[in-house]
Amino acid sequence: MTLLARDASRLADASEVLRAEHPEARVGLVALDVADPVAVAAGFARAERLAGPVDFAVACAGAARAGRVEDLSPAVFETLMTVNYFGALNLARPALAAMRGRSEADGEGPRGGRILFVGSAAGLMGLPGYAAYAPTKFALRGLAEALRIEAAPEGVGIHIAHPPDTETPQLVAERHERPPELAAIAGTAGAWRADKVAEAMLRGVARGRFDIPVGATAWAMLRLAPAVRPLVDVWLARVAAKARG
Ligand SMILES: CCCCCCCCCCCCCCC[C@@H](O)[C@@H](N)CO
Repeated sequence: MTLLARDASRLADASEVLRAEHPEARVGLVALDVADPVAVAAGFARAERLAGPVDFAVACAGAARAGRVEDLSPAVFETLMTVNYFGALNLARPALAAMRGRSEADGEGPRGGRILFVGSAAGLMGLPGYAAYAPTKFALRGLAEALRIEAAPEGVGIHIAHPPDTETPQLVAERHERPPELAAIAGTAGAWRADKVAEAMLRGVARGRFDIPVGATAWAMLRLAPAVRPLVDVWLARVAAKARG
């Protein structure tokens, strides 16, 4: 396994945790910024040199900010798109190129590899207070849908997970800036432990699912909400109005 992230000391910490739980694991570390396509391509190549062909790439780098449109600067909109959308694209391109090449060389079916995009339940429905964040995850889903069809004949499986709030330091920070309407709406879904989210995502990949909703709320947002959208909109507006007081 090779971990790619910006902060070298946090990478080292993550590797310690992994080695403590799985002493047999070989963990490679590459410090880079996912916003830099050249660095990510070089990092991906380095990962393949360190550990052999990558058969599973997970685009999970993400940033979140909450706030109403008028309270967030244009720079916040741009940063979130850079990290959440372009960061994932920057990993997917070299991953796809490497996996596609292998698939052709093998001359077999779905043997190239798999790419998992970590989206969000907020990428399934625009919620007040997520005007900067939600579009980045909607964009990711558009990318995943397009790639799914492009990559299938080349033996590369594409997946996108839609987790709810997940207990991480990022969520702690984000909760402080949520406007009341977002706090009320997101509060109805609760937060999951990170390890449970990871298990659910890996289960979805193992089952070959394209869309992987994590939990009942994300499932309802994906499968049910489109059929009853006018009712959902009434409910959202009511919860938001009550929260704003
Ligand atoms: C029938 C459909 C019901 C719709 C209910 C809508 C409830 C929405 C609550 C889910 C919000 C979760 C958003 C997840 C955000 C994370 O990605 C974010 N916190 C990242 O840190």
